[in-house]
Amino acid sequence: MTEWTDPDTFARALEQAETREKGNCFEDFEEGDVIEHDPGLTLTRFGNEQWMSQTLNHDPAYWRTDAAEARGFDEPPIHPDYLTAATLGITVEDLSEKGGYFLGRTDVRFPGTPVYAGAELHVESEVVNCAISSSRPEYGIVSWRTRGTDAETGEVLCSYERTNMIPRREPVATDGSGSAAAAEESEDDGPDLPEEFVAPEGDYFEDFVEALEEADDENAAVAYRHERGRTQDDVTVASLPLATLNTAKQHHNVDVMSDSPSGDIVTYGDVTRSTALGHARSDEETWREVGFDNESFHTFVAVGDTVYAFTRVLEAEDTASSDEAGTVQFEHIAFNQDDEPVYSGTRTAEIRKRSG
Ligand SMILES: C/C(=C\C(=O)SCCNC(=O)CCNC(=O)[C@H](O)C(C)(C)COP(=O)(O)OP(=O)(O)OC[C@H]1O[C@@H](n2cnc3c(N)ncnc32)[C@H](O)[C@@H]1OP(=O)(O)O)C(=O)O
Repeated sequence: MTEWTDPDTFARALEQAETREKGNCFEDFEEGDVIEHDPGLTLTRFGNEQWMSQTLNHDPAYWRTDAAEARGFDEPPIHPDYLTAATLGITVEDLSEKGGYFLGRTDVRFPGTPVYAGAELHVESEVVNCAISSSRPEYGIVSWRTRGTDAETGEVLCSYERTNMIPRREPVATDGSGSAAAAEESEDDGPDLPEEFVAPEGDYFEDFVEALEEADDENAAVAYRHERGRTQDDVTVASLPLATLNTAKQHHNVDVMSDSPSGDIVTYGDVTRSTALGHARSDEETWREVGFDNESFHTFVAVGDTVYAFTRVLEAEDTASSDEAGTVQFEHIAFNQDDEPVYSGTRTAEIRKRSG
């Protein structure tokens, strides 16, 4: 056999060799295409606990049998954040491994919850929109509707619509209108803030209702920050996404990412989001998660960055799936150590009543 491992010979061999590429470019997607994702994932208690512990989600119903039963579950269920992250992780190989960034997601719902450990996820996606990026000629913007089902029963456990920037094989000419509009907008100081911010006095549904009533009489909003922060490390940036079979190079290939817009590996959007939600949930008595909308990822989070959270309470309604809870709509904003927003989204959750 030829000695190809001689360094000079091997360097020439690498130059001569074709790379067997992974992933799809923008041009490979067409509206209406349905993609069945090959990887499957059994949702385990270990996977759930690893995700929830590293993102500071310590709601006892997901950890202790007695607390789970008191909340109407048979046993500690799989948390909707981990379910969402796993449903998305499985899709990356087909949808976004080529590169480009996770920009946002909406209509995140859990029709089949509660989900218990042992359920095997089967995931498929439909291409719902392919658009040119008016500001970045080397990328297109693709949206998919994804459904994660129980492989045994076919029941839909998690569904959402997600949007990524996806690299084009060939850059196209753009009119630059996106960048121009963004530049114009950045000259604007943005909307005025209310004079006063009200924080709820406690963690129960009634506390959110009272705070909203107080703010209603004034030029005020119910908005507050959470104390906890989570600095990103190898576990959150590389291990958690890989544990969901997310093969995006953004999270684990420092070599490739050193020559990218972020210049480094970045935190999986679902880790950033789940961490911020964990901070928010530490200041409320969550009963059930209902859904998430208008999620956006504004800038990169990298190893060494710290994820904090800010919450604005939008609405409260005295109806829920149980008499023991009411429904609250929140806007959550994750921000970094420089106070820059990195994620925002609205969340509808049922919050336990003190009187329940
Ligand atoms: C999963 C997974 C990967 C990840 O988890 S990556 C980590 C999470 N995502 C991020 O960290 C990305 C954070 N975002 C950014 O750093 C910037 O947004 C970015 C990607 C550098 C782009 O910034 P720009 O300032 O250049 O551009 P714009 O913010 O104006 O956006 C570019 C175009 O995209 C359109 N767009 C933005 N957000 C959305 C959205 N939520 N839905 C639909 N479209 C959106 C925006 O309108 C711009 O369009 P133009 O036509 O004007 O170009 C994985 O790999 O799957």
